[in-house]
Amino acid sequence: MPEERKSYSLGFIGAGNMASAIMRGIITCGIVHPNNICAFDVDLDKLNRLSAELGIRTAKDNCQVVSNSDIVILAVKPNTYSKVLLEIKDCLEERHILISIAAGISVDFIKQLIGGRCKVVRTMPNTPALVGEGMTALCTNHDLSPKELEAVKEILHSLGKVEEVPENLMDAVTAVSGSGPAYVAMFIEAMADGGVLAGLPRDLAYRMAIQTVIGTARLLSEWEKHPGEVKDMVSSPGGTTIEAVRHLEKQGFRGAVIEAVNACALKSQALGKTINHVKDEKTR
Ligand SMILES: NC(=O)C1=CN([C@@H]2O[C@H](COP(=O)(O)OP(=O)(O)OC[C@H]3O[C@@H](n4cnc5c(N)ncnc54)[C@H](OP(=O)(O)O)[C@@H]3O)[C@@H](O)[C@H]2O)C=CC1
Ligand SMILES: O=C(O)[C@@H]1CCC=N1
Repeated sequence: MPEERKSYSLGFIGAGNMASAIMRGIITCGIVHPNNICAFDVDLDKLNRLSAELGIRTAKDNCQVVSNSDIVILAVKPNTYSKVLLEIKDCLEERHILISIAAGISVDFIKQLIGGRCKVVRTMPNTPALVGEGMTALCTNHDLSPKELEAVKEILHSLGKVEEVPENLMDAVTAVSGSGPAYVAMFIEAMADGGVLAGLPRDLAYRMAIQTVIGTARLLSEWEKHPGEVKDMVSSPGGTTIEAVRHLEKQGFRGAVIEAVNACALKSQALGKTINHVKDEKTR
Protein backbone atom coordinates (compact mmCIF):
# COMPACT_ATOMS: atom_id res chain seq x y z
CA MET A 1 0.00 0.00 0.00
CA PRO A 2 2.52 2.63 -1.14
CA GLU A 3 0.03 5.49 -0.80
CA GLU A 4 -0.03 4.88 2.98
CA ARG A 5 3.74 5.05 3.28
CA LYS A 6 5.12 8.20 4.82
CA SER A 7 7.56 10.53 3.18
CA TYR A 8 9.96 10.81 6.14
CA SER A 9 13.19 8.87 6.11
CA LEU A 10 14.36 6.78 9.03
CA GLY A 11 17.93 6.18 10.11
CA PHE A 12 19.32 3.50 12.42
CA ILE A 13 22.62 3.80 14.22
CA GLY A 14 23.38 0.19 15.14
CA ALA A 15 21.73 -2.73 13.36
CA GLY A 16 21.60 -5.27 16.17
CA ASN A 17 18.75 -7.12 17.88
CA MET A 18 16.47 -4.20 18.68
CA ALA A 19 17.16 -2.21 15.51
CA SER A 20 16.34 -5.21 13.35
CA ALA A 21 13.17 -5.92 15.40
CA ILE A 22 12.02 -2.31 14.86
CA MET A 23 12.92 -2.33 11.16
CA ARG A 24 11.05 -5.60 10.58
CA GLY A 25 8.02 -4.28 12.45
CA ILE A 26 7.94 -1.05 10.45
CA ILE A 27 8.53 -2.74 7.09
CA THR A 28 5.92 -5.45 7.74
CA CYS A 29 3.41 -2.81 8.70
CA GLY A 30 4.30 -0.88 5.53
CA ILE A 31 4.46 2.63 6.99
CA VAL A 32 7.98 3.33 5.71
CA HIS A 33 9.41 1.86 2.51
CA PRO A 34 12.75 0.01 2.97
CA ASN A 35 14.26 2.52 0.48
CA ASN A 36 13.58 5.23 3.06
CA ILE A 37 15.41 3.35 5.80
CA CYS A 38 19.14 3.76 6.14
CA ALA A 39 21.46 2.14 8.70
CA PHE A 40 25.05 1.83 9.81
CA ASP A 41 26.68 -0.68 12.15
CA VAL A 42 30.35 -1.16 12.94
CA ASP A 43 29.75 -4.86 12.26
CA LEU A 44 29.60 -4.57 8.48
CA ASP A 45 28.70 -8.24 7.94
CA LYS A 46 25.66 -7.83 10.18
CA LEU A 47 24.70 -4.59 8.41
CA ASN A 48 25.03 -6.07 4.93
CA ARG A 49 23.08 -9.22 5.86
CA LEU A 50 20.22 -7.12 7.20
CA SER A 51 20.30 -4.85 4.16
CA ALA A 52 20.17 -7.83 1.79
CA GLU A 53 17.30 -9.38 3.74
CA LEU A 54 15.13 -6.29 4.27
CA GLY A 55 16.13 -4.12 1.31
CA ILE A 56 17.19 -1.18 3.49
CA ARG A 57 20.00 1.17 2.44
CA THR A 58 23.35 1.19 4.17
CA ALA A 59 25.45 4.23 5.05
CA LYS A 60 29.24 4.45 5.17
CA ASP A 61 29.18 5.82 8.72
CA ASN A 62 26.88 7.19 11.43
CA CYS A 63 27.05 10.77 10.12
CA GLN A 64 25.80 9.63 6.74
CA VAL A 65 22.85 7.93 8.47
CA VAL A 66 22.01 11.29 10.06
CA SER A 67 22.35 13.28 6.82
CA ASN A 68 20.10 10.79 5.00
CA SER A 69 17.36 10.78 7.66
CA ASP A 70 14.68 12.92 9.30
CA ILE A 71 14.21 10.61 12.27
CA VAL A 72 17.22 8.77 13.69
CA ILE A 73 16.92 5.79 16.03
CA LEU A 74 19.95 5.33 18.27
CA ALA A 75 20.12 1.54 18.59
CA VAL A 76 23.53 0.98 20.18
CA LYS A 77 24.24 -0.24 23.72
CA PRO A 78 23.94 2.40 26.46
CA ASN A 79 27.71 2.42 27.04
CA THR A 80 28.27 3.39 23.37
CA TYR A 81 25.83 6.33 23.46
CA SER A 82 28.38 9.02 24.45
CA LYS A 83 30.80 8.00 21.73
CA VAL A 84 28.13 7.91 19.03
CA LEU A 85 26.47 11.16 20.14
CA LEU A 86 29.77 13.03 20.05
CA GLU A 87 30.47 11.51 16.64
CA ILE A 88 27.14 12.64 15.10
CA LYS A 89 26.77 15.94 16.99
CA ASP A 90 28.01 18.15 14.15
CA CYS A 91 25.83 16.41 11.55
CA LEU A 92 22.63 17.01 13.52
CA GLU A 93 20.31 19.80 12.46
CA GLU A 94 17.20 21.33 13.94
CA ARG A 95 15.01 19.27 11.57
CA HIS A 96 16.21 15.98 13.08
CA ILE A 97 14.39 13.95 15.70
CA LEU A 98 16.59 11.60 17.67
CA ILE A 99 14.83 8.58 19.19
CA SER A 100 16.63 6.89 22.07
CA ILE A 101 15.78 3.28 22.92
CA ALA A 102 18.50 2.77 25.51
CA ALA A 103 18.03 1.57 29.06
CA GLY A 104 19.03 4.13 31.67
CA ILE A 105 19.94 7.06 29.39
CA SER A 106 18.08 10.29 30.08
CA VAL A 107 16.87 12.88 27.59
CA ASP A 108 18.91 15.55 29.43
CA PHE A 109 22.09 13.51 29.07
CA ILE A 110 21.60 13.19 25.30
CA LYS A 111 20.72 16.85 24.89
CA GLN A 112 23.79 17.95 26.82
CA LEU A 113 26.08 15.81 24.67
CA ILE A 114 24.66 17.08 21.39
CA GLY A 115 24.41 20.65 22.64
CA GLY A 116 20.64 20.71 22.12
CA ARG A 117 21.08 20.63 18.34
CA CYS A 118 17.87 18.67 17.69
CA LYS A 119 14.80 17.22 19.35
CA VAL A 120 15.17 14.09 21.44
CA VAL A 121 12.57 11.46 22.34
CA ARG A 122 13.14 8.68 24.85
CA THR A 123 11.41 5.35 24.32
CA MET A 124 11.64 1.77 25.59
CA PRO A 125 10.49 -0.78 22.99
CA ASN A 126 10.63 -4.57 23.27
CA THR A 127 11.41 -7.50 20.98
CA PRO A 128 7.82 -8.68 20.29
CA ALA A 129 7.85 -5.63 17.95
CA LEU A 130 9.12 -8.26 15.51
CA VAL A 131 5.61 -9.67 15.23
CA GLY A 132 3.67 -6.44 15.77
CA GLU A 133 2.99 -7.28 19.43
CA GLY A 134 5.51 -4.89 20.94
CA MET A 135 5.00 -2.77 24.04
CA THR A 136 6.72 0.58 23.73
CA ALA A 137 6.86 3.28 26.36
CA LEU A 138 7.21 6.83 25.09
CA CYS A 139 8.28 9.60 27.45
CA THR A 140 5.90 12.48 27.63
CA ASN A 141 7.67 15.10 25.56
CA HIS A 142 6.79 18.73 25.10
CA ASP A 143 9.64 19.38 22.65
CA LEU A 144 7.91 17.97 19.62
CA SER A 145 5.31 19.73 17.52
CA PRO A 146 1.99 17.85 17.27
CA LYS A 147 2.95 16.75 13.73
CA GLU A 148 6.35 15.46 14.87
CA LEU A 149 4.81 13.63 17.82
CA GLU A 150 2.28 12.08 15.46
CA ALA A 151 5.09 10.81 13.19
CA VAL A 152 6.97 9.29 16.15
CA LYS A 153 3.82 7.69 17.54
CA GLU A 154 2.96 6.27 14.13
CA ILE A 155 6.33 4.53 13.97
CA LEU A 156 5.92 3.14 17.49
CA HIS A 157 2.31 2.06 16.88
CA SER A 158 3.51 0.02 13.91
CA LEU A 159 5.42 -2.11 16.46
CA GLY A 160 2.45 -2.81 18.75
CA LYS A 161 1.00 -0.99 21.74
CA VAL A 162 2.28 2.38 22.99
CA GLU A 163 2.00 3.98 26.45
CA GLU A 164 3.08 7.52 27.29
CA VAL A 165 4.82 7.73 30.66
CA PRO A 166 6.80 10.36 32.58
CA GLU A 167 10.55 9.86 32.32
CA ASN A 168 10.97 8.95 36.01
CA LEU A 169 9.11 5.68 35.32
CA MET A 170 11.42 4.53 32.53
CA ASP A 171 13.62 2.29 34.72
CA ALA A 172 10.53 0.47 35.96
CA VAL A 173 9.20 0.22 32.40
CA THR A 174 12.51 -1.27 31.28
CA ALA A 175 12.19 -3.87 34.04
CA VAL A 176 8.66 -4.92 33.08
CA SER A 177 8.22 -4.63 29.31
CA GLY A 178 11.75 -3.93 27.99
CA SER A 179 13.38 -6.93 29.61
CA GLY A 180 10.15 -8.88 30.22
CA PRO A 181 10.28 -11.00 27.04
CA ALA A 182 13.34 -12.75 28.53
CA TYR A 183 11.47 -13.75 31.70
CA VAL A 184 8.41 -14.92 29.76
CA ALA A 185 10.62 -16.97 27.41
CA MET A 186 12.35 -18.52 30.45
CA PHE A 187 8.95 -19.37 31.95
CA ILE A 188 7.86 -21.05 28.70
CA GLU A 189 11.12 -22.99 28.54
CA ALA A 190 10.75 -24.13 32.14
CA MET A 191 7.10 -25.09 31.66
CA ALA A 192 8.01 -27.16 28.60
CA ASP A 193 10.88 -28.78 30.55
CA GLY A 194 8.32 -29.77 33.19
CA GLY A 195 6.14 -31.21 30.44
CA VAL A 196 9.06 -33.23 29.09
CA LEU A 197 9.74 -34.50 32.62
CA ALA A 198 6.10 -35.61 32.76
CA GLY A 199 6.48 -37.46 29.44
CA LEU A 200 5.56 -35.00 26.64
CA PRO A 201 7.64 -34.93 23.45
CA ARG A 202 9.78 -31.74 23.43
CA ASP A 203 8.18 -30.04 20.41
CA LEU A 204 4.66 -30.71 21.67
CA ALA A 205 5.62 -29.39 25.12
CA TYR A 206 6.85 -26.10 23.58
CA ARG A 207 3.74 -25.71 21.40
CA MET A 208 1.49 -26.27 24.41
CA ALA A 209 3.43 -23.96 26.73
CA ILE A 210 3.56 -21.18 24.10
CA GLN A 211 -0.16 -21.36 23.27
CA THR A 212 -1.02 -21.43 26.98
CA VAL A 213 0.88 -18.17 27.52
CA ILE A 214 -0.65 -16.55 24.41
CA GLY A 215 -4.15 -17.68 25.39
CA THR A 216 -3.86 -16.59 29.01
CA ALA A 217 -2.43 -13.21 28.02
CA ARG A 218 -5.31 -12.65 25.57
CA LEU A 219 -7.85 -13.71 28.17
CA LEU A 220 -6.41 -11.23 30.67
CA SER A 221 -6.21 -8.48 28.09
CA GLU A 222 -9.53 -8.95 26.28
CA TRP A 223 -11.72 -9.84 29.26
CA GLU A 224 -9.87 -7.43 31.53
CA LYS A 225 -9.72 -10.12 34.21
CA HIS A 226 -7.60 -9.83 37.33
CA PRO A 227 -4.78 -12.42 37.12
CA GLY A 228 -5.87 -13.88 40.49
CA GLU A 229 -9.35 -14.47 39.07
CA VAL A 230 -7.97 -16.51 36.18
CA LYS A 231 -5.82 -18.51 38.62
CA ASP A 232 -8.94 -19.21 40.71
CA MET A 233 -10.96 -20.21 37.62
CA VAL A 234 -8.41 -22.93 36.83
CA SER A 235 -7.88 -24.22 40.36
CA SER A 236 -10.52 -26.86 41.20
CA PRO A 237 -10.89 -27.68 44.91
CA GLY A 238 -8.56 -30.57 45.75
CA GLY A 239 -7.55 -30.65 42.07
CA THR A 240 -4.36 -30.67 40.04
CA THR A 241 -3.77 -26.93 39.57
CA ILE A 242 -3.78 -26.02 43.24
CA GLU A 243 -1.12 -28.68 43.76
CA ALA A 244 1.11 -26.88 41.23
CA VAL A 245 0.21 -23.45 42.71
CA ARG A 246 1.26 -24.76 46.13
CA HIS A 247 4.65 -25.80 44.75
CA LEU A 248 5.14 -22.47 42.98
CA GLU A 249 4.40 -20.60 46.21
CA LYS A 250 6.69 -22.92 48.22
CA GLN A 251 9.54 -22.27 45.77
CA GLY A 252 9.00 -18.50 45.99
CA PHE A 253 7.84 -18.10 42.37
CA ARG A 254 6.10 -14.75 42.76
CA GLY A 255 8.75 -13.42 45.15
CA ALA A 256 11.46 -14.38 42.65
CA VAL A 257 9.69 -12.52 39.84
CA ILE A 258 9.10 -9.42 41.99
CA GLU A 259 12.75 -9.35 43.08
CA ALA A 260 13.95 -9.90 39.50
CA VAL A 261 11.88 -7.00 38.15
CA ASN A 262 13.05 -4.74 40.97
CA ALA A 263 16.71 -5.73 40.41
CA CYS A 264 16.31 -4.94 36.72
CA ALA A 265 14.88 -1.48 37.47
CA LEU A 266 17.76 -0.77 39.87
CA LYS A 267 20.26 -1.92 37.24
CA SER A 268 18.72 0.42 34.67
CA GLN A 269 18.98 3.26 37.20
CA ALA A 270 22.61 2.39 38.01
CA LEU A 271 23.47 2.16 34.31
CA GLY A 272 22.20 5.71 33.84
CA LYS A 273 24.23 6.97 36.82
CA THR A 274 27.46 5.30 35.62
CA ILE A 275 27.07 6.66 32.11
CA ASN A 276 26.33 10.16 33.36
CA HIS A 277 29.41 9.91 35.51
CA VAL A 278 31.59 8.87 32.55
CA LYS A 279 30.19 11.80 30.59
CA ASP A 280 30.95 14.24 33.43
CA GLU A 281 34.57 13.03 33.46
CA LYS A 282 34.85 13.46 29.68
CA THR A 283 33.44 16.94 29.54
CA ARG A 284 35.17 18.28 32.63
N1 LIG B 1 17.49 -6.19 23.05
C1 LIG B 1 16.35 -5.76 23.58
O1 LIG B 1 15.42 -6.54 23.82
C2 LIG B 1 16.16 -4.31 23.88
C3 LIG B 1 17.20 -3.40 23.76
N2 LIG B 1 17.00 -2.08 24.04
C4 LIG B 1 18.08 -1.11 23.88
O2 LIG B 1 18.46 -1.15 22.52
C5 LIG B 1 19.84 -0.80 22.40
C6 LIG B 1 20.53 -1.82 21.51
O3 LIG B 1 20.44 -3.10 22.14
P1 LIG B 1 20.55 -4.44 21.30
O4 LIG B 1 19.91 -4.26 19.96
O5 LIG B 1 20.12 -5.52 22.16
O6 LIG B 1 22.15 -4.48 21.11
P2 LIG B 1 23.00 -5.18 19.96
O7 LIG B 1 24.35 -5.40 20.52
O8 LIG B 1 22.25 -6.34 19.39
O9 LIG B 1 23.07 -4.04 18.81
C7 LIG B 1 23.91 -2.93 18.87
C8 LIG B 1 24.68 -2.88 17.58
O10 LIG B 1 25.38 -1.64 17.51
C9 LIG B 1 26.67 -1.91 16.99
N3 LIG B 1 27.58 -0.81 17.33
C10 LIG B 1 28.49 -0.74 18.36
N4 LIG B 1 29.14 0.43 18.32
C11 LIG B 1 28.66 1.11 17.25
C12 LIG B 1 28.95 2.37 16.68
N5 LIG B 1 29.89 3.19 17.20
N6 LIG B 1 28.27 2.75 15.58
C13 LIG B 1 27.33 1.94 15.02
N7 LIG B 1 27.02 0.73 15.52
C14 LIG B 1 27.67 0.31 16.61
C15 LIG B 1 27.03 -3.22 17.61
O11 LIG B 1 28.11 -3.83 16.95
P3 LIG B 1 29.10 -4.80 17.84
O12 LIG B 1 28.23 -5.92 18.34
O13 LIG B 1 30.15 -5.21 16.87
O14 LIG B 1 29.60 -3.93 18.98
C16 LIG B 1 25.73 -3.98 17.45
O15 LIG B 1 25.63 -4.59 16.19
C17 LIG B 1 20.41 -0.73 23.80
O16 LIG B 1 20.61 0.61 24.14
C18 LIG B 1 19.35 -1.40 24.67
O17 LIG B 1 19.28 -0.81 25.95
C19 LIG B 1 15.76 -1.60 24.40
C20 LIG B 1 14.71 -2.45 24.52
C21 LIG B 1 14.82 -3.88 24.32
O1 LIG C 1 19.20 -5.99 28.64
C1 LIG C 1 19.20 -4.82 28.29
O2 LIG C 1 20.04 -4.02 28.76
C2 LIG C 1 18.18 -4.33 27.29
C3 LIG C 1 17.32 -3.22 27.83
C4 LIG C 1 15.92 -3.74 27.79
C5 LIG C 1 16.04 -5.07 27.22
N1 LIG C 1 17.27 -5.36 26.93
